[in-house]
Amino acid sequence: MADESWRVPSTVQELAATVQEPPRRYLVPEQDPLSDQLAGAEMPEPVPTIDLRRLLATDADGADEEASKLRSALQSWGFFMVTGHGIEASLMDALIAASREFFRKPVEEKQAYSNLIGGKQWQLEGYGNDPVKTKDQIMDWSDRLHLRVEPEDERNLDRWPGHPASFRGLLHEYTASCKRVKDEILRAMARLLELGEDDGILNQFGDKGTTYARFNYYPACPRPDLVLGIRPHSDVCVLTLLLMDEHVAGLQVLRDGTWYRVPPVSDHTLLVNVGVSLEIMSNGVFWGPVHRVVTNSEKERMSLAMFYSTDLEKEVEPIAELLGEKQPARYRKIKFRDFVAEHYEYFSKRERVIESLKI
Ligand SMILES: O=C(O)CCC(=O)C(=O)O
Ligand SMILES: [Fe+2]
Repeated sequence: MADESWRVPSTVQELAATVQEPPRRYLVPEQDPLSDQLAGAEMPEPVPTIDLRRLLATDADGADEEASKLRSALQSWGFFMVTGHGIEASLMDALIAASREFFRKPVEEKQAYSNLIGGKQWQLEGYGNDPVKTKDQIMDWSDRLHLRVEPEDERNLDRWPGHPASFRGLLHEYTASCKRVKDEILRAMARLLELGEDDGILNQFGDKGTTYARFNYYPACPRPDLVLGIRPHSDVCVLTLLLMDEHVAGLQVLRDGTWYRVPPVSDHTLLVNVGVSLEIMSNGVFWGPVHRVVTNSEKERMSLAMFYSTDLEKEVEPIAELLGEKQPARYRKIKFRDFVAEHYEYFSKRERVIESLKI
């Protein structure tokens, strides 16, 4: 029988502990036009920072000022930082500590939560890597734990680590806190789009909007000049709330052909970025920035992304209210279930699915 072992890569954590040189399938292809600039450039200005408390304030001046900062952040970068979000710092610290503890457990223990059914069939949820579709597919230098946290009654708790014992309760609480922040941000964005109601974007999620928590773990890499932690991509969801490693940099954002380094932030600041579902809904007024993560040879890095997506059965399409004779739809509609499937096809080929939807 043909050797099919390439379909089931070992974890990057195991590789990092055993190899001097990353295996060839982890090396960024030479023909990749961006591979020569993995170092990235310094951002020309500080990352735009929005104070959520001010944005929601009843005093109109402060709120207007924050709203115009939000507009300019979305127009210039497609992402921004959020302070004043009200999520308990101790909750964030405890959840990150618990997930670090999970990633540091022996591989055999983590395999109980594997994203490979029966050891081979890939599913989105669980612990592991991306689907391996072809033998020559380039792989990313990261392991992850990907969990569906909403709707709450559709959680698969058997994928949620039972150790450390605090993990499940912390993730449950963090999910509730982030939901409030996401709702508030999407309402502010609906106002920027001048939709008739503040819930104009939230209404697009359908009956069963889905949230995934993705814990990314990037072991130190012996060849950061040749290997990416996550390849260039845009998030397929509506909105992402990202809690980055406080100390270790890695995230980069592409703008006008240049990769910019996003510096690590402390004080429990969250990074919010637009996903391509919202790019479609807003008919291109907002866009889902292309980003990637680079590796480093010294320190492991962790991040936690909360991805907010529509119901799988919902059609993602430009919001009707934004369209008119002078503003025709710029994207074709697509059922979110198909969008996700296509996203992974394009992602494995290092392409962006949204290009195929532009009219
Ligand atoms: O680790 C990061 O900073 C970004 C992670 C990311 O882009 C993702 O999970 O989609
Ligand atoms: Fe991302």
